Amino acid sequence: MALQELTYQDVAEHNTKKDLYVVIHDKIYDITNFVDEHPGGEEVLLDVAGQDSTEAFEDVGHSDEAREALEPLLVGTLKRNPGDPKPKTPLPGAVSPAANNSSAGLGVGLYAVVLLGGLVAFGAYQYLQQQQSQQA
Ligand code: HEM
Repeated sequence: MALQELTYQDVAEHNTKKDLYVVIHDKIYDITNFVDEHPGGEEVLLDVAGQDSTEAFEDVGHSDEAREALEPLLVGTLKRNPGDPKPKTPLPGAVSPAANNSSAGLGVGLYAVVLLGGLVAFGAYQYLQQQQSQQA
C-alpha cells in the first residue's frame, strides 16, 4: 500500500482501540492489530493513541526487535502544519534532519556557553595576576 501523508489532525482521528494510529519519529503506524500483542500492555498504547508517541517509545528503550515490529505497521508519514507540535526527542544519530539540527544546535550552543565562560574566567585570572605582579 502506498504511504499516505497525514497531518496531526488526521492521525488524531484514529484514537480508539479499534482504530489506532501513533506517530513515532514523524512516521505513522497503524497499531490497531498490535495493541493486544504489545508486551508492555495495551494501556500505554491507548494513552498515546492518535498522538506523537516518539518520546514514550524512546523512553522505554525498546529493543531492535521492537523497532522491527514497527516496520510492517507503517502506513504513512507525518505532514507538519505551522503551529503543530515540534518533533520529539530524536534517536541518537537519527535520520530526521530537522530533528537532528535542533538537537545539534542546542549541543553546540551549550559548548559555546561553557567555552566562553572558561575564556572569561581565564582572562580575569590573567588580568589579576598581571595587576598583582605590577604591584609587587
Ligand atoms: C507503537 C509501537 C510499539 C511497539 C512496536 C512496541 C513493541 C514492544 C516490544 C516488542 C516490547 C518487548 C521488549 C522489547 O523488545 O523492547 C515492548 C515492551 C514495552 N513497551 Fe512497547 N512498543 C510500542 C510502543 C510503546 C509505547 C508508546 C509505550 C509507552 C510507554 C511502550 C511501553 C512499553 C513497555 C513499558 C515495555 C516493557 C514491558 C516489560 O518489559 O514488562 N511501548 N514494546
